Amino acid sequence: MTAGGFDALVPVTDPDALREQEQAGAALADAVRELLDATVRTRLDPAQLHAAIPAVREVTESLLADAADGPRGLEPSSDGRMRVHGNPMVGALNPFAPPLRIDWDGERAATRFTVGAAYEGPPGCLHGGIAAAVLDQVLGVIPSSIGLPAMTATLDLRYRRPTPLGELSATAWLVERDGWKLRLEGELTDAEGEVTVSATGLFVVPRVAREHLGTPTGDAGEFAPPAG
Ligand SMILES: CCCCCCCC/C=C\CCCCCCCC(=O)SCCNC(=O)CCNC(=O)[C@H](O)C(C)(C)COP(=O)(O)OP(=O)(O)OC[C@H]1O[C@@H](n2cnc3c(N)ncnc32)[C@H](O)[C@@H]1OP(=O)(O)O
Repeated sequence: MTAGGFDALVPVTDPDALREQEQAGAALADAVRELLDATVRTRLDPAQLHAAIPAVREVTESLLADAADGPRGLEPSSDGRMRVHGNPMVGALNPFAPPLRIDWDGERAATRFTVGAAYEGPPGCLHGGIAAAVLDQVLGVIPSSIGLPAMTATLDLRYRRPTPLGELSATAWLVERDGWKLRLEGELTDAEGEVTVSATGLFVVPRVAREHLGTPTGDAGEFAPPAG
């Protein structure tokens, strides 16, 4: 199972059409991710760089012909889960997202992913803020995977050694639950299997979510048919 979503609040009426839309959007994001990487790595001369700009702007204009005014927020997916498609770590529609595909097996959240030139901090190495974002996300899917959607209250990181760009993996696990508070730990690991960053996080189910999660009811509310 790929973690990171919530059950859809509204039924998806045409999952096939929605899937086609999602796949096309994800394919566009893949292409723009290649553009992002090429933009960082290109060594073309100034005239060639200026020459590339109109074509990029033309594509941008064409996409804005039908676009949301702001962020997309939570949206239903074709698999019946709610997702933030613009999330910079897992969002299928965000070219900046590696993107992470996080699996939750009931014990651990885990992901393998590749980061290139657009994520560089120290030369040849992953930016520390991106490492934090990856770990925040990987820890953060566990609360929602166990039905307690929570936000990061604290995230403590220990940067043990530089993280080389390339293939990486991250994993996280639940240490303890205390009411609405969850203590989680995780690690970022390089291609050699060395732990480069370790994380401890406190995630808290926000009051707004608690109000819903904390009031289970067995009755059918206003929707029950009249008895008899
Ligand atoms: C508006 C939308 C709501 C959406 C709801 C769905 C949520 C799930 C969403 C998405 C999951 C997908 C995965 C995402 C992965 C990435 C995660 C992120 O990047 S999250 C963004 C960064 N984090 C923030 O922006 C948090 C900002 N802070 C807050 O909103 C609040 O301070 C919050 C939720 C952390 C707690 O506020 P309170 O009002 O809900 O709860 P109080 O009553 O204050 O605290 C409850 C308990 O937690 C302790 N607590 C709270 N903050 C603490 C802290 N910083 N350190 C230690 N303890 C803390 C308190 O002492 C209290 O403990 P005692 O019950 O008394 O024992």
